[in-house]
Amino acid sequence: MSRLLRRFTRVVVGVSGGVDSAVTAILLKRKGYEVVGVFMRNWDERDEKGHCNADVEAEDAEWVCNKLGIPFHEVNFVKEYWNDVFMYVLDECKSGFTPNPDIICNKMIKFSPFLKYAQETHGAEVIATGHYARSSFGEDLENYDLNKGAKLLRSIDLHKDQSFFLSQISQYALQHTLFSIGDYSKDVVRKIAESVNLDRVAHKRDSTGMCFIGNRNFKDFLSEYLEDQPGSLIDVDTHEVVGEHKGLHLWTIGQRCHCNHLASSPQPYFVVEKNVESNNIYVACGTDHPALFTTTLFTEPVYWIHSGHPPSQLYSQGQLECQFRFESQTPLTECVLITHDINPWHSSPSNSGMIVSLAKPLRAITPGQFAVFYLGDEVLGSARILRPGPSLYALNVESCRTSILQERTKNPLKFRTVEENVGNNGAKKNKKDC
Ligand SMILES: Nc1ncnc2c1ncn2[C@@H]1O[C@H](COP(=O)(O)OP(=O)(O)OP(=O)(O)O)[C@@H](O)[C@H]1O
Repeated sequence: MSRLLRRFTRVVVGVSGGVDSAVTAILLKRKGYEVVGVFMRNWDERDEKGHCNADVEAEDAEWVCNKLGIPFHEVNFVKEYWNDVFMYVLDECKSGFTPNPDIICNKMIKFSPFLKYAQETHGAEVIATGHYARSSFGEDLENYDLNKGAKLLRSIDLHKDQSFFLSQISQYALQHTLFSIGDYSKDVVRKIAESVNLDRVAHKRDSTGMCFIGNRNFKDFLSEYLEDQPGSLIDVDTHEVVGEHKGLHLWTIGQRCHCNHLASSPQPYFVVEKNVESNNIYVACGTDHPALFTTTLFTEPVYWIHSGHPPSQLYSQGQLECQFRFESQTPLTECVLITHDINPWHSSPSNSGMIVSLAKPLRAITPGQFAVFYLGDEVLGSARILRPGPSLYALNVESCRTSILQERTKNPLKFRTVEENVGNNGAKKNKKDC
């Protein structure tokens, strides 16, 4: 171990009851760290059957720690999670945005009060988690250098890479976290767990995030907290009302509308835009409708994780070439970032939002999700998406709108709504399904 590594002898591992954090603890123990296992309880509501997911996970976490012979503790962040994550989810949903609770949970809980708790309660300077990600400080912080700051890097197993979800954590947290499995593949991680007879967790499925939902349906869950706000589903081509919805918060961009609206077309409708003012949802026929695709988007100011400032290219050239994704596992898309002034009187590259110009059209860019920017393996930072730019349809790229409208006029039966085809009763019944 390096001289600096010896400074960090005690480490608190976030043990979730899953295989990744269990193997993180094993690897650190093998290296000679003094490992303390801690389970975070962030949500402890019981479902109708009195079942609480957190109880099951906590039991598994304790079982893992006992098996590894490390101390086990539980810490309660239910209040913090409610205030800083769950309220954010509800506020975003109410305003027509689609939140990303996993990114906010990492920023506000796992890499904030949890780190503070590890340091103050257990006297550990550093924490470790079972995230598939790496830091430029190295897996044991062997390159620790406060003058340089740490860079967040993608994991070696790109299929499991979770750096996307870490793109909003503080630089301080990044400097004080060991990502022990960032160099491993999931298969190897499972084998390590098997090799020490951690059979109970070795083949457990990955958690699905959003611990508060458990096994419930997201729409049913949200309906417990937000009132229905009925509105119309409007066809973007014809501007006709083709159905009704119970609230913008129950839908997201690109989502399929489960309504049997077209009698003779196999094409279902997909959500293109949620209009908060009118409370209407615009929908388009077919998953590849050009109204779902755009080559630009607008974001809030970027959080630059390495230095807090954008790379110098953005200052010197007024733009930055990098890569983009807004979903954790979709392929990276080349893009150019250009600043756009949220406040034109006080603007500089570090406090203005971005126009993201994409090298190819992407589907269902969703307000409220995070645009995460990469330069090769490095995560530069991320920003909340405000809105997509004009769609290919709006811009009539390659006359796509013209040809769709011509087709719909030429062949009205194909696109007739249920109302037109089977009469009002049928339409009502089917509208209810939406
Ligand atoms: N309730 C929790 N208590 C303690 N640590 C947690 C908890 N939930 C998540 N973590 C930490 O965050 C890491 C990533 O969590 P995530 O929810 O993505 O689970 P995962 O990828 O399925 O990992 P695991 O297999 O360890 O459950 C975990 O490996 C663990 O270190």
